Amino acid sequence: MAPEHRLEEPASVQLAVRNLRRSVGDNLIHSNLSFSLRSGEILFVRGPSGVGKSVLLRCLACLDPIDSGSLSLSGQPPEKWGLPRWRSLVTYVHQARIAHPGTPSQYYFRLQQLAAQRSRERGDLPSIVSSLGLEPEVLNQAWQELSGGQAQRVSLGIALALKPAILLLDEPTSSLDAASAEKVESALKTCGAGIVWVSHDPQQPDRVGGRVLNLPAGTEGQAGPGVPKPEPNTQVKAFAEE
Ligand SMILES: Nc1ncnc2c1ncn2[C@@H]1O[C@H](COP(=O)(O)OP(=O)(O)OP(=O)(O)O)[C@@H](O)[C@H]1O
Repeated sequence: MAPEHRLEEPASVQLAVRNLRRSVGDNLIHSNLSFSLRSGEILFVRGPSGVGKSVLLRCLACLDPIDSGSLSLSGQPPEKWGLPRWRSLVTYVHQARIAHPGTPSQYYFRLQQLAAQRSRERGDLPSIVSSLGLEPEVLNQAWQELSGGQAQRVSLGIALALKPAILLLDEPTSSLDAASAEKVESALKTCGAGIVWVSHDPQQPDRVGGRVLNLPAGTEGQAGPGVPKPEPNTQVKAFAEE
């Protein structure tokens, strides 16, 4: 998908999801899902295992296709941004540990060489990693020597250093003890990106703050504070647009 033109990155962005529908085989996972998210906002996505939380994140990152509906960032669809640029702005941090070769520093260096990342502003990776409760030295250890919790935080730190507009996080604290999870929560609260945050921790939205989308659609508590309840016969209207 080639970009039609080089779009400037605005200082503040809005991810808009309109009537998203996604099936996997015969299984309709999402239907008529609509919401929007601005820079600095957090949307928690909760729901039982298998309900489609990861599928949603993959659709938002354009890693999986959608059957129908639309996605846009600052009013422009993925085709206008081009897929590499879209993914550099709407970045998915995997739940599963990825078997990267070499060290995190080497991986980060390779990412910075990608055309979509060149000439973009970056954060200071060692400082970010420290804020997540790790010694910066972990960046020079082999990925395979890192514990699950270290690898999870290093992956998140790399994503933060690349300064995406929207972060798609699949249980980013699932491998962490409470103290480490608290550090990650603090760093994410202030990172400035819009975050779609899949969580199985029922207390996390209260600790961090943000809106909650409960899946499957229409389950109680899905609308955030001050947000209208879904309309009848609308399978999912996560929350009203501003
Ligand atoms: N590549 C695939 N092929 C077939 N089915 C898939 C595929 N990916 C996801 N699914 C199915 O889609 C549904 C949603 O999966 P998904 O991984 O999004 O669930 P989840 O809500 O993230 O679950 P968990 O909380 O366990 O991570 C499940 O029924 C799953 O089996």
